[in-house]
Amino acid sequence: MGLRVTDLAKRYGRTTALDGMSLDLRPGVVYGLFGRNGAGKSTLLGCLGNRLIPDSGSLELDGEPLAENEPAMERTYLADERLPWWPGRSLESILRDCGRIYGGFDREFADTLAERFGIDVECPYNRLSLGRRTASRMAIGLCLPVDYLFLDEPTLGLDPVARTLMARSVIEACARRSRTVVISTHDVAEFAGVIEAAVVIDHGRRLDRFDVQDLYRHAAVLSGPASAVDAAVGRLGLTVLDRECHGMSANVMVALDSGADVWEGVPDGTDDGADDGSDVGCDDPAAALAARVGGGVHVRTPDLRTYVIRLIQERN
Ligand SMILES: Nc1ncnc2c1ncn2[C@@H]1O[C@H](COP(=O)(O)OP(=O)(O)OP(=O)(O)O)[C@@H](O)[C@H]1O
Repeated sequence: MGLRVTDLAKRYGRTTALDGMSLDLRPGVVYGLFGRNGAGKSTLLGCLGNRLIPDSGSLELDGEPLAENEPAMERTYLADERLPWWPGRSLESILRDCGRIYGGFDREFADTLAERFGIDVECPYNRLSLGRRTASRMAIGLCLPVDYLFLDEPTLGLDPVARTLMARSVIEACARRSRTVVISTHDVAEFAGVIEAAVVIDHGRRLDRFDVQDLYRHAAVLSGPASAVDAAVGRLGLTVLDRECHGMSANVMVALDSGADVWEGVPDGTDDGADDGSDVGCDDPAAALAARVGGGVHVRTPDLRTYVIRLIQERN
């Protein structure tokens, strides 16, 4: 079950936008799609949302091809910079049409969103401010009864308050109706509390994919006096992903899944003679690391934004 992307390729003339992209999207999960400008995010969403035809590769929804499959395509919707209605129309008239065309369109939530983002629903769409035009397009998507919703830059032109409200609105939309949402955004921090899995792409290829709740297994940040942090990193043979210095203090991001044995020597309370933490079902490498770094050094999980930036920089 889910949406399977296999070896997708898309070129525009001499530009390769997607270069063998493969990905599985699970039902009911909110994904963040991250990558630098030109990485291929909009092109990928365009293919998923049936707006673009890939040159090769396949898209399957619950095991059935998506291409030219009307019932499957109706289960997906792409909300991007394009309004698929005449732009002189008001949001009110578009919402009325949606209610008529799509059984299950959540008109009540649409009204809540219009009010939340200060949208005058009687005003022609093309006379709304940039942020309110974005909010209008996203609101339509969030209220449609689709199983796969793709949001391309949902905070384009939104003020800081509206950005926070947009993130909250995605959570509410999913609570009202379970669905898979893929959010392509550069606002990683704003959506950090919403996103359950991250997909990082670069040059039309997938760089990484991880569940946000597992981030603590991939990397940790050691903070404290620079000398103590560096000594701990050296002693434990950790791979440094990033290092920031502020005066005498340092924050060092280290990899936890690169083979470093963070368990060794961690008291695990068993009598089997081996102190390796894992015996007692302790599966938190950051906690294991915290037990080994020594005084004055704190261990925490990196925030999603810092980790994603680091991933992208590392591969460039
Ligand atoms: N219609 C088009 N014609 C020609 N080239 C295009 C077209 N659309 C996209 N491209 C190119 O394809 C590549 C991927 O573009 P895409 O818009 O998918 O990237 P993106 O990750 O969404 O970027 P951004 O974060 O800047 O929105 C870029 O090199 C872009 O210039």
